Amino acid sequence: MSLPRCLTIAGSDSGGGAGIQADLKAFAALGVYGMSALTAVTAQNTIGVQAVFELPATLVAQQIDSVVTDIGVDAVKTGMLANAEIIAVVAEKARTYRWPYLVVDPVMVAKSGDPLLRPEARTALISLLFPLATIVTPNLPEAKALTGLNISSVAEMEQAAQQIHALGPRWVLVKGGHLAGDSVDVLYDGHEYRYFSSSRIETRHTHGTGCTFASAIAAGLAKGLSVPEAVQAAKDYITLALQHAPGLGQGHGPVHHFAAWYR
Ligand SMILES: Nc1ncnc2c1ncn2[C@@H]1O[C@H](COP(=O)(O)OP(=O)(O)OP(=O)(O)O)[C@@H](O)[C@H]1O
Ligand SMILES: Cc1ncc(COP(=O)(O)O)c(N)n1
Repeated sequence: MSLPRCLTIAGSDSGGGAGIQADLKAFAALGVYGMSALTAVTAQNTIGVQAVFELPATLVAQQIDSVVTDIGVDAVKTGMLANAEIIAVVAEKARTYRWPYLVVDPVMVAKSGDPLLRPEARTALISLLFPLATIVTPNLPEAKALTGLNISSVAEMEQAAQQIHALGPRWVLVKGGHLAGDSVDVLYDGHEYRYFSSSRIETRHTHGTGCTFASAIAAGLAKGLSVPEAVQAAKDYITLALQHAPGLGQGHGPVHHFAAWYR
């Protein structure tokens, strides 16, 4: 059997809990071959982001070309894209290569509050990348930034999912990690809502949950799962990873990407 191949286009988190590092760990844990195109290097830990260096958009394009033309990809996941120039490059490559699946995690601000996308690049993310996405996975603050809605209930998550779906992606998953009470995610395909629920895990160690979750969805799609199946498998994976967070660092620590093996 051939090994499914996933590419992440995202930023580096020196702390290893989010960004490219989280994505590659999730790919490895879920049995797919992981590749990366770096958009930015961050000096970061569990407390915050101390520095950001954005890479030239031409170098992002070259990394994508290098892996796609040789190794090939079954699914692509995007995370921190930093600026509009990089977003334009990623959209151009998505159109050129016609990837089977594109998972867009619309990363805007780190859990620590530090910006990871220039505010003026939001319109590029929406107009250039959303229409090419298989699925877009906003958390509540991102869904609010995309729709202008205040979201504090499942009904409001549904409303946000509908508005974001109108921006062009085939599926929208509004994540409920920031919701009070149980953690419910709402998936919408333009016709019906599906709900993915887990009990809230009382932990401050939630750094990189969104990156890990979106990568797990890409891994499932690369393996041939349908979108709802891939979301359910990713939900099971992130829930276990959260339950066994190793408690590293003084702030929001990482989850345990390999909890199924070592805990
Ligand atoms: N405390 C928690 N208990 C249970 N599930 C959680 C918890 N926090 C997050 N999740 C789940 O983790 C997944 C990621 O959601 P979340 O809303 O945290 O994404 P995010 O804010 O983009 O993450 P991050 O910005 O940290 O990368 C979702 O399935 C969400 O329901
Ligand atoms: C390079 C990079 N990409 C994404 C995130 C978002 O993760 P979080 O919201 O948990 O800080 C991050 N902190 N750093």
